[in-house]
Amino acid sequence: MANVGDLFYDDLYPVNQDAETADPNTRAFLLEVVKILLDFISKTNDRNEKVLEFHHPIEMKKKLDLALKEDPEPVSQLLEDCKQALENQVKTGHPRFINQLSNGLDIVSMAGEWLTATANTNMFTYEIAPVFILMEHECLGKMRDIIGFQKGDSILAPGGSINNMYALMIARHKLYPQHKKHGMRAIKGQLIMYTSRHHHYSVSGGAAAIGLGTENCVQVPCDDKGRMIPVELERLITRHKSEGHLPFFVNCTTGTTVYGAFDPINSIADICEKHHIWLHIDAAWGGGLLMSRKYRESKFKGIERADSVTWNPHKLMGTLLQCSTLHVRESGLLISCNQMSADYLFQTDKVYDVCYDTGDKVIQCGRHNDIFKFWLQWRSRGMSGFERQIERLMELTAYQVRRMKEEGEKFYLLNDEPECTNVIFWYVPERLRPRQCPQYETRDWQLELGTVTAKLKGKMMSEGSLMVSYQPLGMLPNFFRSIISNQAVGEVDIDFMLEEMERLGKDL
Ligand SMILES: O=C(O)c1cc(=O)cc(C(=O)O)o1
Repeated sequence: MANVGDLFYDDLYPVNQDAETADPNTRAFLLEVVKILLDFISKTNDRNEKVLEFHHPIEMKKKLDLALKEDPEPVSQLLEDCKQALENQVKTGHPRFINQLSNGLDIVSMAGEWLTATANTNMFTYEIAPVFILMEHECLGKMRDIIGFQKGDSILAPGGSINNMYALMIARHKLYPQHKKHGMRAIKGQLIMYTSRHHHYSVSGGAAAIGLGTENCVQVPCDDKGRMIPVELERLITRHKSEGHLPFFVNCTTGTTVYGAFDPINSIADICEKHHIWLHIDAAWGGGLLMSRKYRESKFKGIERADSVTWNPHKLMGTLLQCSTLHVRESGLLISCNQMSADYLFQTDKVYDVCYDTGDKVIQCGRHNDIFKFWLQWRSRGMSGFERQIERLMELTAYQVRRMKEEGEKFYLLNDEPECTNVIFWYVPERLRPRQCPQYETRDWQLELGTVTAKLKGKMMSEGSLMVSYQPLGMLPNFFRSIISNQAVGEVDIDFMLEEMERLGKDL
């Protein structure tokens, strides 16, 4: 066989169909790619390696060779391209990448994603994805059991934002089915939906997407922990009904994006029941806590009363991106809402039971296989392993709060009782600590910390040693939000985060 680097794409399967050469060529190429992936995995888990090599976009463009040329590149160049891509990628599985809700690199789930790519099938029919469709049934059925839906139906979509929008569409279809054929004019009155002020922006985005208009996505006031205030919700619903509007949907967030706050499910469910309003629970982030009996009991009382639930395994459970699920209490609504019965796909006279076909339940037709990597990961842990994993993340969160309190004035906790693994805080440089700062805890002091926060994040990225997300929210200027969802994180990384922030930030 020629040197693998001298091969071209047409020396490999599927272009080359001469198995005698194609098979060894393809294996040799793929084995070289796997070596590159394995090196990246080792570096991702090596604390001596940087989280990232940051370059501004213009610099990065100059550094990379991304040109698409007239002639094919040899395998040697393709392998260099693979190395270049990973060398310049942020290691989101690194134990010091605590920047996003989805952090980490779960190896079993990743192996599942490798197989998924190799199987390369579409999930719209059982016909071409029999095993994976049955795995969806197994996983989604267990998730509905955990939620407490007796029957119901579920789907996977390309993220929590799409699933939140599906919930809106299904709610509207349930309450106003004439809309599907006749459009909004068939609904006599203005539909109004409700969510907390700390909601994920996809909920108001869904209002725009389905034609309600964001002005009809009413944001309900929250308490100081970021939780929706039920009495405010009922006050708004009552007022809108007296104005002749049609309140039809409430989004209850369990695990808000920034604070990690949990809206009070039962109180909100009581209001929805009283006013015959659809209750959706956006558990995209917090849903992972359902895998722990302790947290299922303490944080999700009443979830079984919901009409729909969004739950993203790719967040707190560490399944690889993307894996986002929607669960609907009432069977048949998904398909009734979205069915278009495309004859070329969803023939009703198939040799098998067509209820196993899924494409007509969603608006997207082609659907990626997001289940195998989740099923394999779940298979590797069982419920007991996932329960231990989730409870460990919450233990580490408690450790982080304890350590920040021990560090005294260096860290200003905005919430010292986090409900999820979100810890929100300011790092306080020496000049802004109480003894040196007469304006301590004034508005100007907060604004100054907002500026320090952005600068400190910039220093972290330039150093490449740590990544912690920040954002303003409401009246609060920038503040840090650390997220522990990566199974690689240990107490040593939390200690490092505090020390590194002090090292990089004390003179800011
Ligand atoms: O899937 C994620 O990692 C994700 C989704 C969000 O909407 C928001 C965030 C985030 O704020 O980190 O992360």
